[in-house]
Amino acid sequence: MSVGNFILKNKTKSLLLLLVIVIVQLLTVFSAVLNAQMINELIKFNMRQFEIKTSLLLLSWLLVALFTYFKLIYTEKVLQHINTQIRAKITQSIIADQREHYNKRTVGAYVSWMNNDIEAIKDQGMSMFFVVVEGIVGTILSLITLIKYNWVLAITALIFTGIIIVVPRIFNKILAKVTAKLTVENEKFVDSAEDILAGFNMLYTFRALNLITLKIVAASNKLNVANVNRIKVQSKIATTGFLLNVVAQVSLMGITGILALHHVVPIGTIAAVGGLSATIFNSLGNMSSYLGMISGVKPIFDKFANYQNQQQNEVSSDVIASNATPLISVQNLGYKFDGNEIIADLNLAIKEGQKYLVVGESGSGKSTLVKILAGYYGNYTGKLQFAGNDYHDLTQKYLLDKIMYIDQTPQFIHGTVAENLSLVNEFSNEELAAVILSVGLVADTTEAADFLTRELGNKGNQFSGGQLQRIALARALLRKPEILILDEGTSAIDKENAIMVENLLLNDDQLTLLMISHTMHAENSQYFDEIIELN
Ligand SMILES: Nc1ncnc2c1ncn2[C@@H]1O[C@H](COP(=O)(O)OP(=O)(O)OP(=O)(O)O)[C@@H](O)[C@H]1O
Repeated sequence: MSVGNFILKNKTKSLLLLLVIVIVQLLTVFSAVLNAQMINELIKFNMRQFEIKTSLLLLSWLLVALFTYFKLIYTEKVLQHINTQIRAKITQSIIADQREHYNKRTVGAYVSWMNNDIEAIKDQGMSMFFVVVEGIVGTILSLITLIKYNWVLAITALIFTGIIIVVPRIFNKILAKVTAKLTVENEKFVDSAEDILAGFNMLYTFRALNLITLKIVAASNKLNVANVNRIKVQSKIATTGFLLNVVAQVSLMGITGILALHHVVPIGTIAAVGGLSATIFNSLGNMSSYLGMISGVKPIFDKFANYQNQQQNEVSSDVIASNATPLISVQNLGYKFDGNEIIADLNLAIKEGQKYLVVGESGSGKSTLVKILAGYYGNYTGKLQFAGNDYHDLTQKYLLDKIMYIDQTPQFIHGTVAENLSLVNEFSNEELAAVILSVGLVADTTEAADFLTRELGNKGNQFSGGQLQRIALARALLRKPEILILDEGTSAIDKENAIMVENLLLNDDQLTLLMISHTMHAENSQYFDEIIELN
């Protein structure tokens, strides 16, 4: 990905924009020439021609205003269109990613990519590209016009053009560095803001809401430093450009004056040179700053590209599993988080259709074990096989098809119960009604239609914890998994319904079930084939 890629991808729109830019610049140069002609006619006391040129000048500037208006709106449309394309590209690489890799970053970091980084690419990369194009078109047209007046003027302008573009490039490396730092600080800020705002209800209870302001201000101060550092570098570039611009314009006017005094060019030429050199150097003076900004967004694109490279390496090929038993075989399994041993030398055989209760004190590694079995973590030691095949040879897709893991804190999207159950799959109303009935979300099917159209709200806040756990379970059961792993999946459900739901799962002969539970009901304990105890 780069600025150029996206411009090329939108060739037609970019060409239309280029056409409008050329028209505006042609009219601007034409106005400068008319300025000179007006003065020359005035010197000759030719009133009629003076009036004609004045009217033409007015008309020319009116057209510049009209096309500029159109250009501003159309530029924004093109840039917003590109924004959406980049966002789509980022989400495509995120959804093609491995879960383990995705979870290395926080949601806040990804939100920052979609928001801050995209804005930076738009404001510093894409829009500056068109400003640079405008500058180049204006410069070329102005240089050609200058040649018509006098070649000395054109050559002088050309030399200054070169100097103005090249000199401020010395700041490019440092600009890329401060831009990269800013994107990281943006991620951190969104992270901190999201983290502290998510704690609103807890802080409300403890009457500690002021902590939100303190944390946001502290995070904002860190972000401010990164922003100011970037502006410092940009200002150095802009100031260098401005000084060179002034020197260039004054020199050109001076040379024109000397040429006019020697009668090489008419007096009015000074007005044309004033306009033309303003067109050239006002944009060129900032050109290096603009070019710097465009190359400054490279680290952002690099960040996206690195993300994609990593996920490509992690994809392995699909294999067909044999019918060997046990379904899952665990030999000498070991797992460490940051050097801390969580699981050591564990051996297990999970057999088809059997029911397992995973117990152990808090922090003993129950969730970690089932996550490893569900394919969340690949960096374990020992040997793990699914139907005779090593986990490392199986793709995530294959494991996801076979094993359904329901997290301790199930997640929901904004939308109705039906949308949260179906996600991207299609199920009939009868299937949806049957599943919510089976987990006790509705008392009979006549209530189903209403229940299915209810909105879950933000992160499911319109439902009780027990209802949410059953919606999560219903969502899994709809997919008819071979292996179901439930991590404290019934902890918030009332006793009567919890026993009913557990019973439903324990009596399904086809289902291989692993359940983590601190609150196993005595009524159901007898149905488990084995208890896996961690300590
Ligand atoms: N992503 C992580 N990074 C670092 N350490 C982690 C991570 N997840 C879990 N741990 C640590 O691993 C240990 C086991 O955690 P795990 O969630 O597997 O325990 P558990 O037995 O399921 O606990 P509980 O019954 O309280 O849910 C804990 O000490 C925990 O702090």
